[in-house]
Amino acid sequence: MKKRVVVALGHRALGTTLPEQKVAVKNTAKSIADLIEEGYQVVITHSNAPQVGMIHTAMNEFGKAHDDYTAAPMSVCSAMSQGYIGYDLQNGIREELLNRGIYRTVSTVLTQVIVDPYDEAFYTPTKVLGRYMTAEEANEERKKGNYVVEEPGKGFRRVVSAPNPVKIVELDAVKALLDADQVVIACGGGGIPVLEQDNHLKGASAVIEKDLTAGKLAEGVNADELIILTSVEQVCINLGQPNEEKLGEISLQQAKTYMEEGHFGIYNMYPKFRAAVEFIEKADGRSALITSFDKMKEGLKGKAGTVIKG
Ligand SMILES: Nc1ncnc2c1ncn2[C@@H]1O[C@H](COP(=O)(O)OP(=O)(O)O)[C@@H](O)[C@H]1O
Ligand SMILES: NC(=O)OP(=O)(O)O
Repeated sequence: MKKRVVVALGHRALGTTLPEQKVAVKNTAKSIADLIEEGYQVVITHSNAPQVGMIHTAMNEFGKAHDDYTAAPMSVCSAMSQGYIGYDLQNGIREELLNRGIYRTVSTVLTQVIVDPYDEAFYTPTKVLGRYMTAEEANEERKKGNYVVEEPGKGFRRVVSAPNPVKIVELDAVKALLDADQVVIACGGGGIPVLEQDNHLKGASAVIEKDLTAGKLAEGVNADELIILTSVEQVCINLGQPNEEKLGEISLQQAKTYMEEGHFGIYNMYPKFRAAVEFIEKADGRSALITSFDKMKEGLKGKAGTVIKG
């Protein structure tokens, strides 16, 4: 039976602007094609903060130029980011596979993720998005009921809630495609956040942390491994201190201890560890690899990256 992996792509694997994304995705596609060539079944998920911010600005600021303009909610912007990033990724991977003589359908599943309306995160927004604003513009945002944070010396930015992912709505579709040995891109940007009201789904004004959804996706498709491709080759303890130490292979228990000791950035590395730990502890034989995409191949052989073993 083929091994199943979920690969979570961070900012570096995607770039930020349209041209950057086109170039970055070509490189990323090589790593994904390596996995497929080595016989893995692959589900890909990805970041979206810069893209969803850009889309939100385009829809809600420049969109006003149209007479029939109406504001675009964050959930709609999130869906657009899945489509736009998925489009580039699926074509990049398709082309790389074709170059290697591999014929495989690659598709993007627009994926909704249910969040809890009473999630604490709705009271304290943390996910920073979009362009820098002046103090005047920031005040206008506040008047609309939106949250804004100041980045000293740079300006003000919108900040939205990042609730926990509870349930992946289209999980069965993702599993069906995987069972058919196809390559799937799903849960982009942590998934389109939705609230469940009876049988109805209603878009939520939030952006879910993509690493946490990646863990949930890995659990849902019963993956063997969760691979998180980020901007650093290895995770460190005592980051930036004289006793900084790069982590190679560690146990589940060690990972938990380091999390408790506070070694990881709360909005960047911590969610990756949390996703890995929660995924690994639910079944025997699972593992997680955190590394940069150029080191993934070596990482899978235990020669690079940070590996957490169950
Ligand atoms: N203990 C740590 N070891 C390594 N990197 C860390 C650690 N804590 C925080 N980081 C930061 O996490 C960043 C990667 O996370 P993030 O920026 O969210 O990337 P991505 O977009 O790839 O998910 C690194 O660039 C680094 O600055
Ligand atoms: N949705 C999400 O977590 O995006 P980033 O990784 O770009 O912050």
